[in-house]
Amino acid sequence: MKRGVLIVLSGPSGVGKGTVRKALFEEPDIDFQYSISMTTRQPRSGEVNGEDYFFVTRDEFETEIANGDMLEYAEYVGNYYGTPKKFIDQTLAAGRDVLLEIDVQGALQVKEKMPEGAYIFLTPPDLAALKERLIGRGTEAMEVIDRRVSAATAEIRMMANYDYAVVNDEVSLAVNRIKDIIKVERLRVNRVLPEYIKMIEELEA
Ligand SMILES: Nc1ncnc2c1ncn2[C@@H]1O[C@H](COP(=O)(O)OP(=O)(O)OP(=O)(O)O)[C@@H](O)[C@H]1O
Ligand SMILES: Nc1nc2c(ncn2[C@@H]2O[C@H](COP(=O)(O)O)[C@@H](O)[C@H]2O)c(=O)[nH]1
Repeated sequence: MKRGVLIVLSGPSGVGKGTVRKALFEEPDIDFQYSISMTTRQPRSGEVNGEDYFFVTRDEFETEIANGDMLEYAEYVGNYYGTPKKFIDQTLAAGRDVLLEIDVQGALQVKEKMPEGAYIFLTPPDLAALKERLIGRGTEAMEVIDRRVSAATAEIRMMANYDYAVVNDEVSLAVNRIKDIIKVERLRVNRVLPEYIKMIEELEA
């Protein structure tokens, strides 16, 4: 069976990853899965355990790390965030595409392990927009916003490690750009060829 495509959506805090991802999954023709991350951060108002994140304690997260159950993890502004490995392995093996929405540290770890994925860096129209969006979201104290904005400059330099840059000027445009990328990624020769090689081998057997 053809393996699913791993799609990694990443970029600095406040660029709009969550907003764009949610809009993407509201589209009628979306046929891929979302990988729910695990975090030690406290839930924000309205966030649901098992939908937005799996919210766990530091001890629980460290046990997952020790057991080798995380595909990647990062400590970001005082909290752990990570991707449970089992869901990714099972979904891709079942031939289903899966999208991860993770920070830059995590995306680079995944790329080391799974370079065949599609790595998308979501960019702000300009740097001022990042801070404005974080302030506008109203979920973090100004001290945390400043730490996230200062992390963003180093993160933007890491864009060179990605395959695609998508500007999030307007959510619907960013969603369409990502849908286009996914369509193209599904057609890459390295995803299609193994199936044909298998058919040829079966014929020749
Ligand atoms: N294209 C856009 N134009 C204007 N505002 C936007 C746009 N996209 C997202 N926003 C707003 O920016 C804020 C940050 O968005 P969001 O929470 O999706 O960012 P994020 O990258 O997921 O952040 P984090 O990494 O911290 O979780 C939100 O208030 C959101 O409504
Ligand atoms: N390395 C990982 N980063 C993740 C994961 N899930 C989310 N994130 C990123 O963390 C920051 C902060 O998120 P917030 O919800 O507290 O605003 C943001 O950049 C997320 O994209 C993950 O599994 N691994």
